Amino acid sequence: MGRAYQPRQAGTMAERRGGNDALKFPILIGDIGGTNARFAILLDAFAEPKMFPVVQTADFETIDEAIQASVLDKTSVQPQTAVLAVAGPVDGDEIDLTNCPWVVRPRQMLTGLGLGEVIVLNDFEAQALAISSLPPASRSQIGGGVVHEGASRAVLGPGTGLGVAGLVRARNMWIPVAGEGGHIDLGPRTARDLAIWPHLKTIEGRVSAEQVLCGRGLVNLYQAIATVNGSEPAHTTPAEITDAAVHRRDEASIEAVDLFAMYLGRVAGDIALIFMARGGVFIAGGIVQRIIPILKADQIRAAFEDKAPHSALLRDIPLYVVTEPLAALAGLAAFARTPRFFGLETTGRRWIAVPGG
Ligand SMILES: Nc1ncnc2c1ncn2[C@@H]1O[C@H](COP(=O)(O)OP(=O)(O)OP(=O)(O)O)[C@@H](O)[C@H]1O
Repeated sequence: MGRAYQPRQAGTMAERRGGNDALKFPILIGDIGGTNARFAILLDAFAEPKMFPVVQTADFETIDEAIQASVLDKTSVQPQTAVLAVAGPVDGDEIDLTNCPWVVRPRQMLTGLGLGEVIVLNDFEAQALAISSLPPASRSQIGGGVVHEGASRAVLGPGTGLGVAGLVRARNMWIPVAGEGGHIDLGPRTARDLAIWPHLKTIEGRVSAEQVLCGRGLVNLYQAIATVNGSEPAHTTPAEITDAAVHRRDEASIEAVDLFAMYLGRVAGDIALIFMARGGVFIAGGIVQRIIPILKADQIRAAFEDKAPHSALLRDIPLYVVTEPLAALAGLAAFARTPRFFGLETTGRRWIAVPGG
């Protein structure tokens, strides 16, 4: 007997069940970025997730093939539910990923992968879920400040783009608020900034935070610095720049990484103000994890706190770098175990199979 999918119009079983009911185990969780996809299976609410090796999205034509080959073919466990976080806007039955040719088709996944239910979230919602319960070993604090329990938190992360999300505490639940905060304006503050800014590549004339604070943004910043210095830019990829900075090979790379981190502190301070994030601001993503050894904590912290007339408020807010590379997966696991602890709206993002349909 086959399984059909339940259509998603108003009043269907999917919507009557509500967004926060318990999910059926085993649950496949997946964090799908532009470059890497990470999967794990949760057998029940108490077991640690069974992790699978990270796969490169470029190695598989479709996400269904990647799940089949790298997860289902490697285990006898048949997941009942999938909770997937994707880097891209979740709207409709065909979800395009922003920086990768994969298209997520939840209806096809239900039948093709034998799942009973598929939930698709945004990757920064998953990062927000993760910071609800990140253990101290998975984070490193930059400067002072203390967590106010029950206060809002926020996360930002430079990767292929700049993701931003808040995590609001209300009605005994954590509510992730994912927006497009990476596209706020980033203004010059110091004399050096004023020299560099005219040389940054803009988007329709604008220096948005994402023009600087992501992989290609680091290249943009490095090239602007080289131009101001009157030197020929030698590097064209973010990895070359961070590598040159870590090994202190050239001045422009060292300054680019320093300023990148300082601007990240500046934007983190803005995000802290927006969400009144007295529960902490968390910097996530692979780029920062790669430059932890050369981060200048004092400089980042000073930029974070430089928010007159609210410097005193910022001084009290803790700022962390997320050091756990699989944090988003941990966030998805926390949600999958106990959805009722999270006010996550799943209308239009949840597909359910109908047995025998
Ligand atoms: N060694 C490096 N130093 C700095 N940036 C790097 C390095 N390696 C890759 N990048 C850049 O990091 C960005 C990808 O960020 P990250 O590693 O966080 O992504 P990811 O974990 O693969 O997930 P996603 O694909 O969702 O961005 C790309 O712009 C890439 O060019």
